[in-house]
Amino acid sequence: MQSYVAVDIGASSGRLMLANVTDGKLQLQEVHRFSNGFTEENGHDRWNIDHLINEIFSGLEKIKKMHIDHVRLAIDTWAVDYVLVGNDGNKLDDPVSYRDNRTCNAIKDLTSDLPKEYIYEKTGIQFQDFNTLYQLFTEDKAKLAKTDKIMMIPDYIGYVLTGNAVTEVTNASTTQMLSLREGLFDKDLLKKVNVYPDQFPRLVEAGTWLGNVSHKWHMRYDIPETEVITGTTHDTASAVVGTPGKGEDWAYISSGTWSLLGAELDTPENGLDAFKENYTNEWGAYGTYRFLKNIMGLWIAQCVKKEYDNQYSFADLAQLAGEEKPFQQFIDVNDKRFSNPKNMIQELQNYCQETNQKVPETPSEIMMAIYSNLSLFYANELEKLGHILGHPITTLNIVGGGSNVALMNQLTSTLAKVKVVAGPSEATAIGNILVQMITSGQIENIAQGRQLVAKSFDLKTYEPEVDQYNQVLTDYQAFLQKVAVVD
Ligand SMILES: Nc1ncnc2c1ncn2[C@@H]1O[C@H](COP(=O)(O)OP(=O)(O)O)[C@@H](O)[C@H]1O
Ligand SMILES: C[C@H](O)[C@H](O)[C@@H](O)C(=O)COP(=O)(O)O
Ligand SMILES: [Mg+2]
Repeated sequence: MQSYVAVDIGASSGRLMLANVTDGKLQLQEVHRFSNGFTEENGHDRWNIDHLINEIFSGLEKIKKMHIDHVRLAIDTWAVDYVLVGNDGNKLDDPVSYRDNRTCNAIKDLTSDLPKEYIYEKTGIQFQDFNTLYQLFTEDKAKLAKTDKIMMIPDYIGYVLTGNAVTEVTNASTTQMLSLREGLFDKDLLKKVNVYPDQFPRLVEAGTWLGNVSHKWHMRYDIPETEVITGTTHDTASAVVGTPGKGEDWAYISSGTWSLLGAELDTPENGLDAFKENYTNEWGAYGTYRFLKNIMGLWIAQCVKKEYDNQYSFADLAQLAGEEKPFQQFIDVNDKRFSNPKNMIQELQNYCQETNQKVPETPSEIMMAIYSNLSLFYANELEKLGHILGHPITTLNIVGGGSNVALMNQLTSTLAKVKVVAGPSEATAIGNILVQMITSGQIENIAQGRQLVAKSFDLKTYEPEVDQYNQVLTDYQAFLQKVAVVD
């Protein structure tokens, strides 16, 4: 029986999930979980990439102790960030986090002589100042000159494990440098950031054999024989593969640190409406497109949990929220001020004060403010998504850790008047596994994989409740108009 390992590293946590198919169902076991996060180092917020790699080996050692001597493995992580690798094959520094403030003026500066419309028509990618394009635009020029290869985070990890370097397209698309038409890094955009085409390793599709974990690691760690597959290395691309959506009118929210709300398309949608609403066309598995919007997500809850000194679990915080009525105040959760504030609770309270609203004080009030405003933001974006795609969304699949928040699932269903199907919470790891299974020939395609997911995991369904919140979404949309920051 083939054992697969998904290494799924999100912005807040990483995990090794062991999987196989037994009695026609996908069995998934969390073998190892570890924290992730950035700290200030050499003047920037940086990820500790060596810590992540060590944790992967710790997880593989646990699998070996389970008397599993051979596995296949794929790595998926958050997007946009990269490692600069020198001529000696070693990293020049720890990678800078996308939440670092070095790019805060980069879009304005870079687009001063390269119109946004031109970039969007070429790439179809949303304007987020943390995109790789802007990070390279503001990168340390001396370091860039010493760089032999620019490797995206999951590709770098695969390189350390196997010695082989590639650039996988689902994550490469988040750079905002891939041309939709040519399917390659765009020469004008590379030139704009002083990067040569061969400074990125060759582009590969998701589901490509990368190689075996190098012998040197077997000398240091007692780990199984491990064949590495380059899967859908952008975690959200894996999450979408692992989402058991079906039919024509379904959408998804990959609800983790970020909430990525969107739909799976066969062709990109980079028209004027999509541009105006800053929707993105990240590349998906097998020639699909992830037409989605980044929403600040449960990052806000993660910060609040830390600021309460982690005295509450996430389950506790969700329970506390349930003690309050929803919609006591309106918050534009995508306001940049919530991207990386010194103190999130203070930032939320200041926002409510400045907009002359009830200020949430207690943990239950704070958490209900977060969950109810995320639900409102979701409902508003679902309306826009349906408008841009030309058909209403009838089913919303919510996956990731956030799918555990029943309160938010229900509020979203009622506000958006859609059926919500919640789960699996580990859809990212599951999607990672499905791509490995397709590459291995164990299943045919994504559709077959999603059928396997639907019969292997408990999914919870939420239907719109009698709508006592009829007017709330309209009032929220008016509020967003009022507070909208003009670019
Ligand atoms: N049992 C739970 N109850 C409420 N919220 C939860 C629960 N489990 C996870 N979460 C939420 O899910 C988030 C983590 O989701 P996850 O998909 O693991 O994120 P990432 O992949 O970005 O690390 C947490 O920040 C938390 O808000
Ligand atoms: C910066 C990107 O938008 C971000 O990586 C997002 O695409 C993503 O993948 C987030 O995944 P999490 O699991 O960290 O929420
Ligand atoms: Mg994740």
